[in-house]
Amino acid sequence: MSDARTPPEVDRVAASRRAVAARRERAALKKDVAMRVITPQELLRRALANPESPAGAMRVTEFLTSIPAIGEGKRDRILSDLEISPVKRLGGLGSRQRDALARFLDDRWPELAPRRGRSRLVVLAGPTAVGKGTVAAHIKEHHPDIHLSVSATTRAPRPGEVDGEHYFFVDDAEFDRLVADGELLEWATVHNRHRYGTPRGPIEEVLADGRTALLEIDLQGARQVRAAEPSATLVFLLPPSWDELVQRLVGRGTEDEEERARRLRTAKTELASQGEFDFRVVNDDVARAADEVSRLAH
Ligand SMILES: Nc1ncnc2c1ncn2[C@@H]1O[C@H](COP(=O)(O)OP(=O)(O)OP(=O)(O)O)[C@@H](O)[C@H]1O
Ligand SMILES: Nc1nc2c(ncn2[C@@H]2O[C@H](COP(=O)(O)O)[C@@H](O)[C@H]2O)c(=O)[nH]1
Repeated sequence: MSDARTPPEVDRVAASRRAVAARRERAALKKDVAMRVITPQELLRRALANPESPAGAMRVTEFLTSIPAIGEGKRDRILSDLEISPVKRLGGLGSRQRDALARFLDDRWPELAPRRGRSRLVVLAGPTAVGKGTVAAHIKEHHPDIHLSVSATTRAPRPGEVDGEHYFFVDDAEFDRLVADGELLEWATVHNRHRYGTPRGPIEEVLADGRTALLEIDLQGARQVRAAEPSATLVFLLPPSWDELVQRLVGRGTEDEEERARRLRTAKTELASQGEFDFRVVNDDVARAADEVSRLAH
């Protein structure tokens, strides 16, 4: 069937579809900032890195009102103070305006900035197979200043896992001893199966040195850390979709059908609890997600 529309009409329809798609992407980004999935600082960084991206195409007015606590009146005062025209898009800001906006965000909304006011204890949690281990390993490789905690576990090593590097593999009696002697900062029975816990000593040393400690642990452990250290930074890693999560679990090939089903049941509970976390990061790409987590950790 031939298209009866003239070329200018075809162009207009295509342009209008692109505009609708771009509007949707900008709306999703605004929601991410409002829901604290990403920080305004991160959105601004993305806009400046790529002015042609949906973040770059966002108007400064939309950007500011997506931040909880900024309404339209406050927004207009801020723009006037920073001498930024309301019609400007983030990607089109001049260097003076960019610096002024970045400084303003860090100075006036420190709670929105990743690090300040929080302890250097950072927890990375999320459902099974979302990629916590992969993202944590990427951070370990690229940010040697961040100490990645090595947990103790009663689970058997997988092929290729090294004792003392991936986990301290211990038997039930040794795990009981670690608990009884108070040597674990937190511990939990994960997926109703094996016990896992964070050795306390190394974490205390790292924090005493003023360095950052990253714990890749489950939801129960994250809650214990929050109770023990309310200023800890809790980051929840999200999959791009449920289907992708299942795909990653199956693709990893380290669990049998029964264990996969058990883990996916836990995953549903964990995903329902993501609102308890300070930040949520989508693991759509390992390097990008690791970069975002490490910025929250610094
Ligand atoms: N961004 C990504 N894109 C595609 N595949 C990924 C991504 N991140 C991780 N993976 C893959 O997903 C699988 C699960 O990753 P990983 O073992 O790191 O998950 P996990 O969250 O630590 O799981 P668990 O809690 O069950 O230990 C691995 O095969 C990994 O290579
Ligand atoms: N509460 C804790 N959970 C931990 C710890 N170390 C790892 N984990 C979590 O266990 C599951 C399963 O891990 P796997 O290596 O068997 O796939 C995963 O969610 C980890 O985050 C810990 O010290 N404490």
